[in-house]
Amino acid sequence: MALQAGTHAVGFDELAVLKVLALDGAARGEVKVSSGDIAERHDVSNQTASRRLQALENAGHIERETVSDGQYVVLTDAGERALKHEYEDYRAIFEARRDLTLRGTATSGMGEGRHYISLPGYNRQFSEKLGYDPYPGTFNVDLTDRSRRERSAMASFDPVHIDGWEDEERTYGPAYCYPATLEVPGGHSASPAHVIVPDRTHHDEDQMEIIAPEHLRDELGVIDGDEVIVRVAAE
Ligand SMILES: Cc1cc2nc3c(=O)[nH]c(=O)nc-3n(C[C@H](O)[C@H](O)[C@H](O)COP(=O)(O)O)c2cc1C
Ligand SMILES: Nc1ccn([C@@H]2O[C@H](COP(=O)(O)OP(=O)(O)O)[C@@H](O)[C@H]2O)c(=O)n1
Ligand SMILES: [Mg+2]
Repeated sequence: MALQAGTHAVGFDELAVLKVLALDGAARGEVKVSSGDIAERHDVSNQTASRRLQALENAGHIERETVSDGQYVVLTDAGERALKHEYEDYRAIFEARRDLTLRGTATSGMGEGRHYISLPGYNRQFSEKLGYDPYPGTFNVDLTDRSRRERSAMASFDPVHIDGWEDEERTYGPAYCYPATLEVPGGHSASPAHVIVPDRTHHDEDQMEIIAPEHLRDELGVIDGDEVIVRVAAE
């Protein structure tokens, strides 16, 4: 929360007045106001309204010119910056990227990940679209019940599409890759990494597969049963 402005700090009450002045157009040029009007809109006495305007002027947030029936007010650059700071705070509250944090334990799968990741039809796309050549295999995570439910939030993310393809013998399904970081509690993390969701899979929702350029077990020192945290980056 930015209440500092130069040597004179202004409080929330003054910022509220500053916002209303800006809404009236004082960020673009002079607007005519009276302390009576400001008082009414902020439900305070005339005296309080005058004091707030004075505080804004002292802080260098507005410039004023008094005329017989009121005053002309314009926001200074510092005043605009003070409002922008508020704006950034609200942006952080409402628009912050919300990474999805999922928890589970390291587990061994069916030993098929290695085969699929190594297939040239997929491998070529990983290099092109993810920017790295993945370690041949998928690091499997057995998600907690809660994380298994929460992973549905990934539906709103925008994954990297790995296209399906075919060779002489069969067709291979598409897969979706979500940028992620793999962590061990209170310890190291590995990035880049991606959650990979093959269209055709033998696993249920409670299993999550991760690919990365590194051998994650070695990199993070995990064995089956160890707790891991997957942070899926919101796009
Ligand atoms: C990139 C990729 C593509 C896959 N495509 C297919 C597929 O076309 N058909 C299929 O039956 N399984 C496919 N699988 C899924 C595997 O059969 C299996 O569900 C899983 O990846 C095995 O992982 P695990 O060995 O770690 O247990 C694919 C897996 C990956 C990673
Ligand atoms: N980036 C990766 C990919 C796989 N792995 C591990 O490499 C091995 C081979 O992967 P895989 O998918 O064929 O095997 P399973 O997951 O079926 O056990 C497994 O032990 C994975 O956990 C890893 O440590 N780091
Ligand atoms: Mg695997």
